[in-house]
Amino acid sequence: MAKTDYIQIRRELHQIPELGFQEYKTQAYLLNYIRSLPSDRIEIKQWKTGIFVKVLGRKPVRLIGYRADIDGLPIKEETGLPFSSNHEKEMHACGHDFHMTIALGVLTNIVENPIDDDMLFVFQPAEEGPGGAEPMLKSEIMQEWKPDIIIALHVAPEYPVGTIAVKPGLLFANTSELFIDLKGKGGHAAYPHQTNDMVVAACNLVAQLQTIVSRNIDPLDSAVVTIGKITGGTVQNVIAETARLEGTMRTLSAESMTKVKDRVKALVKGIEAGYECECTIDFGSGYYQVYNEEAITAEFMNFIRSETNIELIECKEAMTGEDFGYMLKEIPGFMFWLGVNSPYGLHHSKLNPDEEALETAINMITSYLQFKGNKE
Ligand SMILES: CC(=O)N[C@@H](CCC[C@H](N)C(=O)O)C(=O)O
Repeated sequence: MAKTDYIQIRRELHQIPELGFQEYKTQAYLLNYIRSLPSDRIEIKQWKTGIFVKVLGRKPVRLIGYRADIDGLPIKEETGLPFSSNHEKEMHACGHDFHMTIALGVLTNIVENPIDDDMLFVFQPAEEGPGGAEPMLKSEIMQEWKPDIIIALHVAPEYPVGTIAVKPGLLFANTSELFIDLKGKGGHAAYPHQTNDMVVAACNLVAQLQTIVSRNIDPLDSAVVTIGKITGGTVQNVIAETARLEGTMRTLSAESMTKVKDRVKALVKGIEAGYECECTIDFGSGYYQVYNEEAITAEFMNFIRSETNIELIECKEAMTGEDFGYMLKEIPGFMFWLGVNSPYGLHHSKLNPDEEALETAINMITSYLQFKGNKE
């Protein structure tokens, strides 16, 4: 695949971001491309809005997996790029357009120059939520085509093009979504004493939730409680009967997540008592931590140092979440950050990764697979 081709593919995918399990145009686009490859070496299976592609090796001993996530975010794009999203309310603001393009580039290279081992390319829906990795892993297809090793990448706006950041062991946090609905008694803005104001209750709860990290978690541990969305009320002179908080929680261990959830429940109980209202908590979907298998990751790091001109950064763990963690829980492998150099970070409406990173990634991953898949 020529450089101009994969830049074109990235831009076309960038224009059609779709939310989790609604990636119909994306799936059709990917299938159209994959079906244009020589078919004697590939088998394609669809799973919901995702795709599995098995590439037959020359003398396979193992099945090597490569996963790319395919969904976008509910963000209105503000990059001003000529190939901005065609969907007014959705954007590839987490780089999944890059992830898919890189997977297609590597897939093309491996079909054209097969390695010894078989390969499984996994185009996974719904990484941003509600989570496609776990059900995809449990699917009959992936139980039959279960890789012996699996790898994936995530774009990193904070690192320059030509760099990779990775570490053995814990890379990404445990996550849980958080939705809290508050119901009190609304009424006239001038008669607060006759109401239970859910805007005041919700604001108070947001402030109290901040104390979980500062007062309940060991300072030498780490956690995040973020409320990203707050809604409530109808108009400026009516006291709100309902309010809703939407957020996410992150921890470095499953035990800390249990503690954070217990504190959320306790604080919500306090709000119910204090404001004489009713609250419901929904912890939504949660992701298992991304834990890189030590030996395979160390070998990959040595490969990058000795066989490529890519700068290797040994990074710290991050509080991002990734449902790829479920795959790594059952299959040894690793995830790494790919430097894409954007002043705006992940989930920002102006995220604009540098397309030069596409070539870096496609070439590097192809070489690594040739090294790994022809080795034993
Ligand atoms: C890499 C990345 O940004 N992943 C997302 C995963 C979101 C999981 C879920 N919807 C949640 O918000 O907890 C992230 O926000 O870290």
